[in-house]
Amino acid sequence: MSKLHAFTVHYIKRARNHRWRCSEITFWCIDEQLCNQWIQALKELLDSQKSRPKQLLVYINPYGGKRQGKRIYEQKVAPLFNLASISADVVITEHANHAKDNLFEVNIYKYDGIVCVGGDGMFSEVMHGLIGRIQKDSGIDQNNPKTPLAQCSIRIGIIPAGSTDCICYATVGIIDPETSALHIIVGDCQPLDVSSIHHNNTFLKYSVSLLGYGFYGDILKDSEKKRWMGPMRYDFSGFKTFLSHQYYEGTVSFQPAKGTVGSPRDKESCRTGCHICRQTKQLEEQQKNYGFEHKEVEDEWKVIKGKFLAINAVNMSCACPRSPKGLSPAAHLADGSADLILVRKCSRFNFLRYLVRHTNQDDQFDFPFVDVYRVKRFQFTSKHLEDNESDIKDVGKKRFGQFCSDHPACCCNLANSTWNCDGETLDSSAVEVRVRCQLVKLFARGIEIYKDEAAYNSSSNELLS
Ligand SMILES: Nc1ncnc2c1ncn2[C@@H]1O[C@H](COP(=O)(O)OP(=O)(O)OP(=O)(O)O)[C@@H](O)[C@H]1O
Ligand SMILES: CCCCCCCCCCCCC/C=C/[C@@H](O)[C@H](CO)NC(C)=O
Ligand SMILES: [Ca+2]
Repeated sequence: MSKLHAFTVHYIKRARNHRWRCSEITFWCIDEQLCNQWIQALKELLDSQKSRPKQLLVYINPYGGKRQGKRIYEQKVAPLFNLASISADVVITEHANHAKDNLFEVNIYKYDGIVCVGGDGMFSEVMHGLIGRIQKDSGIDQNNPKTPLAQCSIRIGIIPAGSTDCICYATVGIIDPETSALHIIVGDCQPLDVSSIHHNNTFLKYSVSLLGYGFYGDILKDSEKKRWMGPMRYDFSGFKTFLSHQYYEGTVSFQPAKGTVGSPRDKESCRTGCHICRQTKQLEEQQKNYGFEHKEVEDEWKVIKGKFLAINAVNMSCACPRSPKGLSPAAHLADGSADLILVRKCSRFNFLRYLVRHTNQDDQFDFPFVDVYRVKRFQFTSKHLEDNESDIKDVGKKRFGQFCSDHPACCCNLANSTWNCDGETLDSSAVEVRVRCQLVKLFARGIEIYKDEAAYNSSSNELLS
């Protein structure tokens, strides 16, 4: 055997349910020169892949989800990064907003990507840091809702270690740290729409997954007090919120998305290489060429007043293990629009039927009390605030709790809910929301289509190192 020469190739193998695994194969050769030629050719091939990251900045939330972030990174991710010759500067966060603040201080431009190890809240923090830093460096004021924002070319990677991990699930198709690490290594790129949320010309937050008022806002508010329960807190608070069956009055105004190709009732979902997202980008490029890029079109607004159990705006399907098809199964990752779902006051039984349809194949929008619109902009004002603004004082909040003092028998509901913005609460109930097309990029490629079971065993494997 002493005359044999060898080299080992590490590559990615597709497994079931969108899982990727790292495999290896060793090649033997009696000719040393031939062996070296192969090694050289493979090295050159790898070097020519310019989209692959070489240097990453990694933030680990040690307290997200089941508190496994550090272990997951050290045992499952770091060895793969080493194998692929990626160097990583690792920051283990010590408090909330540590990562966000740090992104304003470090030289982010020396990195090919920022990786967050944690859940949706940790991703949100890193995204806020990155978007905020890019706007600051570009001299853009985030408080002006009309200002076009500078796009972030530095990609964000998500290693799932949270409680819901919906952003990872909806962009990769599985919550699996090894799969996500491999998507980072091969340098995948998935643009993502981001909604900016303002109140009275003050910037509040950005959202990429769920911006929810009513049901999901109340779940979040209650669950925050039960963080010690870990991911279970959402089930507990979900049950409690369902039983409370609270509805909220207010006005939703929105501009329907024109120029986007799909509809929220489509049967087709956003998948790798989605033609609807691609067409949106082409349309935007064309508008840029004609100089229409930064003009805000004052299209007509649709106004809906009502009593709502839930108002959900989603920039993506929001698929997660609890709901594998998500809150809006046909929503697109990068089409410059959000799906606005209005669930009006209905009986508890009907609301339960609506929720259950998130978990099976039935259409959750096929109810008379549910409306869904594809929008580019929307606003919400609660009745409470409208009444205050129109100088109808004495809502009797102190004496009569949350009910109108003028008509105690009519039960006008003046309660306010909280907005759930990607798992974080917002300080204001009145919001103005704009979808920013493809503002950030992820190390992902959208959910891959497996045409048949044989496909994941096919020859479409990728070279790792
Ligand atoms: N060291 C830390 N101590 C306390 N909080 C932290 C720390 N690092 C980050 N955070 C905050 O913890 C919040 C929640 O974290 P994360 O999203 O990782 O977990 P999760 O809430 O369990 O998961 P999910 O968001 O998927 O439901 C984030 O908003 C982040 O700002
Ligand atoms: C019989 C009851 C069926 C319940 C079906 C519920 C469907 C659940 C859908 C959950 C979608 C969650 C969207 C993601 C939100 C995240 O941003 C956030 C933070 O991680 N998570 C939550 C729970 O607010
Ligand atoms: Ca979208």
